[in-house]
Amino acid sequence: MPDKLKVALLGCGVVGTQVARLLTEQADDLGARVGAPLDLVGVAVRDLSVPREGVDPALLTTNAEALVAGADVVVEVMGGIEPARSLILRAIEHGASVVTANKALLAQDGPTLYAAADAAGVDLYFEAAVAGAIPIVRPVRESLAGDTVRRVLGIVNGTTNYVLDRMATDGLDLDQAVKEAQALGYAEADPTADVEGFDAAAKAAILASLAFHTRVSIDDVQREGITSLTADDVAWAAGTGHVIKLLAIAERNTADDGTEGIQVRVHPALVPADHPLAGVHGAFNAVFVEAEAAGELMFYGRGAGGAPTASAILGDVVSVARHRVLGGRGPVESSYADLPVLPAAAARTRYQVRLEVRDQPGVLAQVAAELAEHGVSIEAVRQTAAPDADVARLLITTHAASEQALAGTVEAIGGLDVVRAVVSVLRVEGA
Ligand SMILES: NC(=O)C1=CN([C@@H]2O[C@H](COP(=O)(O)OP(=O)(O)OC[C@H]3O[C@@H](n4cnc5c(N)ncnc54)[C@H](O)[C@@H]3O)[C@@H](O)[C@H]2O)C=CC1
Ligand SMILES: N[C@@H](CC=O)C(=O)O
Ligand code: NA
Repeated sequence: MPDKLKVALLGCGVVGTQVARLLTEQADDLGARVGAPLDLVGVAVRDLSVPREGVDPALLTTNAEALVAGADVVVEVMGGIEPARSLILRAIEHGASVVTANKALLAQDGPTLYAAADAAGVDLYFEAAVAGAIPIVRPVRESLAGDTVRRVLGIVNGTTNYVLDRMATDGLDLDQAVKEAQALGYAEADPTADVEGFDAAAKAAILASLAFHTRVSIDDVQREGITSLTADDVAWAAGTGHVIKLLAIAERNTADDGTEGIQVRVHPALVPADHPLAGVHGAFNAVFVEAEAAGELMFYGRGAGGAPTASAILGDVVSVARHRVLGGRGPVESSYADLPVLPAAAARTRYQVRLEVRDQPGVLAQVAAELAEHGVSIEAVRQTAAPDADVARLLITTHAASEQALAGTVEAIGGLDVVRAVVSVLRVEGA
């Protein structure tokens, strides 16, 4: 049994500072849980002169390569692809177990990291990479390993949920709300990753890989962010009894030719105001999992922020450290099912389409004819007056239609002389 375990920390920003603080403050309890003391031996940073509250300056180093070579457990919270990937691989080569929060790296090159960890017989843990503090990686990877997951639906990006919530409840514009999310430590180093849906897409890829025992990379995820949403969209959503949420959806599906596969997508969607996901406010995250035997499960909590994310990391540190003390390893990559990723165009959803049309006889019939022509069935139509006397607003809700059929319909409707504008097209989920 080792007399102590050397822990190296790579990165000391929003998350790293909290990991260092908790490792120090909770040292006695953590050591007792692991069965050997955890010794924080160094913290790799880019700039030694930046003050870091609660972190002993003597631990700081700019030599990350040397640091990882002597550690038992390496915690990577610097983010980005390089040098994070090389440092993780070096750590593994030197026999260290790795805990990372780096969803971007896992979603781009997870299999390389898994293979290296497997070859070296060490652990690769990443609970913090999906939905921050919420235990979701472990439940999907371990607790549901005996079940068949059918669908995962969730709010997995705290920044965009915070932004949409502030837009809906306080009328803030997108830029203002993003600045607040940055100040609160929720946003990625480049918040474009959040608002354009890349961060949620990376998390969706990781969840889909675990849920469906299939390699899914970020390139397999159909992605749309929230930057084209307007205050008007948010207000309209409220007026129709919905809220707009950025959703990550991973599901088993069957293509038209009968191929069984999966679809993974991230996009804004209208969620009915009485749906549990509609009540997820601020930077909170929530993930629904539907499994054949378990039924519906919901996981809820803080998806971003320094201390919540550090909680998930420390949980992983205790797990991998215990393995080093007691022997054994955690789960390895499971990709045996190797399901095909089906084309996004085949995904079926309900839609709300908002139009501005000429207020004259026969307009509705022309619009309805285009929907019928493309095989898209109407669930409801609502007409309201617009400020211009000769203009009307139409809100069309469809039954579930394929993305391909809907796109064709919208293009045809937009080309009608009587249609002044297609104001917005939003999917409706969770109804
Ligand atoms: N902030 C959050 O709420 C969450 C963040 N994450 C992930 O955790 C990781 C860290 O995120 P944050 O702490 O928010 O980022 P951050 O930008 O606050 O901190 C990263 C730190 O790593 C340092 N760093 C970057 N490259 C370095 C290098 N080559 N050598 C030494 N230091 C280097 C940076 O100077 C910075 O201080 C990212 O992978 C992020 O996606 C995951 C869940 C939640
Ligand atoms: N930027 C991310 C942080 C956690 O993963 C978010 O906003 O959720
Ligand atoms: Na998590």
